[in-house]
Amino acid sequence: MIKTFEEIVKKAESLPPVTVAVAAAADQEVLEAVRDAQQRGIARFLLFGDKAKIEAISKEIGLDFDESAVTDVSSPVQASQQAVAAVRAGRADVVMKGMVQTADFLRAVLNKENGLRSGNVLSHVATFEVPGYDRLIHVTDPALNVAPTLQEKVQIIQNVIRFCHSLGNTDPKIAALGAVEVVNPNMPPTLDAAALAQMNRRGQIKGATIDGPFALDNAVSVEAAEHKGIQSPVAGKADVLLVPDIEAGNILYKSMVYFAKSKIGALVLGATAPVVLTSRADTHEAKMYSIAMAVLQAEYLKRSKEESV
Ligand SMILES: CCCC(=O)SCCNC(=O)CCNC(=O)[C@H](O)C(C)(C)COP(=O)(O)OP(=O)(O)OC[C@H]1O[C@@H](n2cnc3c(N)ncnc32)[C@H](O)[C@@H]1OP(=O)(O)O
Repeated sequence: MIKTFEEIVKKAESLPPVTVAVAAAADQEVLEAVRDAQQRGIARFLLFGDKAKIEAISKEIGLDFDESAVTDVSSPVQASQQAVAAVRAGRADVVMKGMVQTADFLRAVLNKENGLRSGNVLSHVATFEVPGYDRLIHVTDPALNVAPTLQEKVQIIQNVIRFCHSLGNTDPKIAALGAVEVVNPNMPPTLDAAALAQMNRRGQIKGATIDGPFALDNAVSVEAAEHKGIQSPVAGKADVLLVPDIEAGNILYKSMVYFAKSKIGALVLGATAPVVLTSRADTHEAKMYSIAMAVLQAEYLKRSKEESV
């Protein structure tokens, strides 16, 4: 089972490189990630954005690319649409968000006629390598689904289960979070968490061990769980934190980065192709790790498709 981002990059290096279409690529952190991914041989790139700016930044940071790899597009919305179109046309395997607002980029991905919808719920996962932790922690969904229903949470969980399997974790421990570890009818996330745990016990959701509700402390700290007398295979040992809504998830994401100094990578799951989606403020290292995660996802999707034929 993969436990660090360096292991993810190493694994990506052993796989065939993917082609990534970058939407609104004229940004230093984005292009540094492109340079680093290119140097490690994990991806090739098609860049959509302000060509003059892309060329100027590339010269400064020592990024080489073929002239034909850049498409001059001035608006970030159009750059997103064209990057998604490149994936649909089979010219790229992965689409990546650059300097464009998340909602604008996601609208291109979700577009009914020209997007990358699969018929399932698309969801976001952020993966963290937290200093002092012995494993990667995955948080879902901090960036796409605003206030998911129980049924949507089922699909968000199914997406993250497949994602964990692609990282070699065949039985991820999933904690459905709330503010407390007991069911409280006044706190709807605790009701959803209990229902999801039961759906897992009864075989309605397979491929993972799910329990909840948990507060954050007893999901990630064995000591905190023992202190509260919680008996569960997930207590203190969660790999995945299912958050109740986008606010909780986004605040957790930014806390992990700014307070805990975690390394991070992030993807949208459930689309017809992997989608790299980090915050515009995230570092080039975070964007490079996300590209490496997308390489593993692309390989996993390809293998699953071949096995289902
Ligand atoms: C964490 C790092 C980066 C960040 O910090 S991100 C910051 C926070 N995130 C955001 O601002 C984005 C949050 N999400 C949104 O704003 C909206 O959900 C989003 C993605 C813009 C879509 O909203 P709208 O444009 O209002 O569109 P809509 O809700 O009417 O949906 C349009 C069509 O898409 C479909 N759709 C929406 N969400 C989906 C999903 N998760 N999976 C699959 N399909 C989905 C929706 O059913 C609709 O379909 P149809 O056209 O009616 O057939």
